[in-house]
Amino acid sequence: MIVRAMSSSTQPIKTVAIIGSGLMGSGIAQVAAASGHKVTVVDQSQEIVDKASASIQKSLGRVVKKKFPDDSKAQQTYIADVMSHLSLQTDAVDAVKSADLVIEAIVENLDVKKSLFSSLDKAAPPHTIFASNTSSIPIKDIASSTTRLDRFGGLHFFNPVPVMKLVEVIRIPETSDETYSALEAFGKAVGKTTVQCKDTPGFIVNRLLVPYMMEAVRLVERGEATPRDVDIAMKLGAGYPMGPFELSDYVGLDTMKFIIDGWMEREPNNPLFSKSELLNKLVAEGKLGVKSGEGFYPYNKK
Ligand SMILES: CC(=O)CC(=O)SCCNC(=O)CCNC(=O)[C@H](O)C(C)(C)COP(=O)(O)OP(=O)(O)OC[C@H]1O[C@@H](n2cnc3c(N)ncnc32)[C@H](O)[C@@H]1OP(=O)(O)O
Ligand SMILES: NC(=O)C1=CN([C@@H]2O[C@H](COP(=O)(O)OP(=O)(O)OC[C@H]3O[C@@H](n4cnc5c(N)ncnc54)[C@H](O)[C@@H]3O)[C@@H](O)[C@H]2O)C=CC1
Repeated sequence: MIVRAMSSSTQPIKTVAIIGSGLMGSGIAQVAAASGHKVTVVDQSQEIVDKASASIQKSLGRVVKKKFPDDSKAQQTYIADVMSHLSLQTDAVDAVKSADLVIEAIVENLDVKKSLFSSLDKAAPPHTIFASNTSSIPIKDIASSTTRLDRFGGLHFFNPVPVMKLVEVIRIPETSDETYSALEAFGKAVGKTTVQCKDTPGFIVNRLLVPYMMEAVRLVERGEATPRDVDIAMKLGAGYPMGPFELSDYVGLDTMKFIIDGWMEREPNNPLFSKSELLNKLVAEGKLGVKSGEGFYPYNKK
């Protein structure tokens, strides 16, 4: 059954443009297409979008194994159907011209996000709702680059998107009730449970999770334990599916650094937001985690 969210003008959200096709953008595109939306995914080069297309197909391969065990024909049909709802391109301005909803999932940098939204604001139709998937940047700061504050909000998905069942829906004071309802309905339409949070640093999950992950890095910097032992301890002693170092590598160390640097700038005296030399060193060396082939741990390059 196809469940579609409603847009602020009470028209159903049918078409979604997703800007950024990395870890998050490709996952959001997958669940949006799988729930019957027409999805356009945009990134900076054809090479990147081709990689995203391959990664979505790989992820769908995992989904169908569970959905249609031992039925390879049904598996292929499902994948082809989801992929037929998706197109990938490199022109964001063109992609938003027919979108009911634009979800931004590009690099965690305020200036880059503002510059993108400012250009999209001029190209998108008046009814189009804008949402950012930012991990840590205030939505109001991003929205200030547009003229549609009432049609702006946050939709914060979790990695890996096809598996994680939560979306945080964020409103700024100007977000209209209709826009908020449409964002919430979209989250539900793609199969997630939604929670509401004010526009505060890290919303709910990251405000609790990132300081914990950073404290694990500081614990290792103080020489108190190895990353491997911290990970084993938190999995077996606290029941987490991944230890904090595995999770940092999974999230991306560049994203972790963007988050903590941004918070430190805003609250320089908050010890929870203090920087880590080890994290900074790894990022400077290009060791960004699973996506670059090495972070705290080495990975097989794909
Ligand atoms: C930074 C931010 O702003 C916010 C964030 O996202 S913070 C990060 C939040 N995410 C987390 O905390 C993730 C914590 N880790 C986990 O939950 C788990 O380790 C995990 C789901 C990622 C992997 O689970 P696992 O049991 O170790 O591995 P695996 O067996 O491969 O996967 C479990 C299931 O998920 C599925 N799966 C995993 N990744 C998938 C993907 N990308 N696409 C589709 N399915 C996937 C697998 O197919 C498998 O399904 P079955 O159980 O039906 O076989
Ligand atoms: N990694 C994670 O676990 C999570 C990340 N987020 C947030 O989602 C956003 C994206 O993060 P990831 O997907 O992890 O990053 P990523 O590094 O995997 O992907 C970002 C993509 O955006 C593209 N991009 C950059 N500037 C662009 C532009 N101007 N136009 C089009 N594409 C552009 C890049 O080429 C790249 O493919 C960030 O804001 C991040 O904080 C939110 C939840 C979880």
